[in-house]
Amino acid sequence: MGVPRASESGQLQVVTGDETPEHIVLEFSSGVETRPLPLVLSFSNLTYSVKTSPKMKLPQLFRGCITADDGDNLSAKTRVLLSGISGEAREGEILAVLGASGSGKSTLMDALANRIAKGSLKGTVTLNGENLESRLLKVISAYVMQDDLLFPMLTVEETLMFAAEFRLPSTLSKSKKKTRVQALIDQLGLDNAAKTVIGNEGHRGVSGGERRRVSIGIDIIHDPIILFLDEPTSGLDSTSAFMVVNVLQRIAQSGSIVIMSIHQPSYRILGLLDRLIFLSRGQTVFSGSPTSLASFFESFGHPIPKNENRTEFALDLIRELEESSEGTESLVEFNKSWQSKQIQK
Ligand SMILES: Nc1ncnc2c1ncn2[C@@H]1O[C@H](COP(=O)(O)OP(=O)(O)OP(=O)(O)O)[C@@H](O)[C@H]1O
Repeated sequence: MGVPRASESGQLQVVTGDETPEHIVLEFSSGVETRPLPLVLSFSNLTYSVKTSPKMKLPQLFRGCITADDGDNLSAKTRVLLSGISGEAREGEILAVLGASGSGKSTLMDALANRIAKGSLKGTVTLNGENLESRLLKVISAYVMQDDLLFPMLTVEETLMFAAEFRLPSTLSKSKKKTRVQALIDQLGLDNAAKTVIGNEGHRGVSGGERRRVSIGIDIIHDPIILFLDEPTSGLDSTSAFMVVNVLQRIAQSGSIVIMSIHQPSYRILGLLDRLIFLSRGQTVFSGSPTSLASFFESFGHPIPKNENRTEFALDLIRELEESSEGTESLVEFNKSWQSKQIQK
């Protein structure tokens, strides 16, 4: 903390209080609000359903030929994408959302980042106990997509300076923007690549991992308090992926809440994550720290064999249960009772 945070619009300034380090001061144009630190983003019972479109739409000519059963296929059905998801993400920590493809990771991230149409999402999202209004969330958060569009002919430094010009208040001096860019280059571990062009297929530039870190830099230039990242390590080799998550840990430890989705973290990456939520078909099947994975699965009757990657084991077991006739219901229920026992402890 300690770096003055400024909104893109310039209407809200978030100033971390060096004089009052136990508080964060949110300066609205209409006044000042103080929130206690550490910041905790809590979400409770998030449930989201969509109406799926009919399986097929027959031309009018054929409508009279279909049976009652076929007719059912034509009516819209409700599909539950998230069901009763609860948890919390804390300042200084990384919360990772895991699960197989289609389990609901991106949907949960969207729900937390207020990217789902109002009214369709049930449940609550609060920051330090207060409802997180969309206006405030917009100013204090950033959402990093899998791949931002970058200009291939600009260097890393020029790209970040360009973002600073666009995203920091116009009242901030050029030298302050330069200082912010330098601090960011340092934080992202991009010192050696600062003068390298981004490049593209035809013109070699920075590596895939560096490119991903530049994308993150663009989105965090205004020093957001909450950072959402959709699969920030996808498509990267294990070393580059580790470096990206290492940077995210540094960002979290400098006073932010980091929430990311990830497919299969390596052993080293797992060591950088603080909290995990495993999803299966929109339901929570595990929620806790990486260190509690072993005792959780042991208590569930499926101990993780020694030397096995814990997340790989968990994802494989979840997939096996999904494919079995009993499904993941037993694991969902076990997680609920395990959670309540943890709270009682
Ligand atoms: N608007 C929608 N209407 C119907 N189904 C949807 C909608 N949005 C998402 N889905 C479905 O919800 C499920 C969860 O999608 P989501 O994108 O959250 O999964 P994911 O875990 O992020 O997957 P991946 O790892 O492949 O990105 C998927 O089966 C997807 O097809």
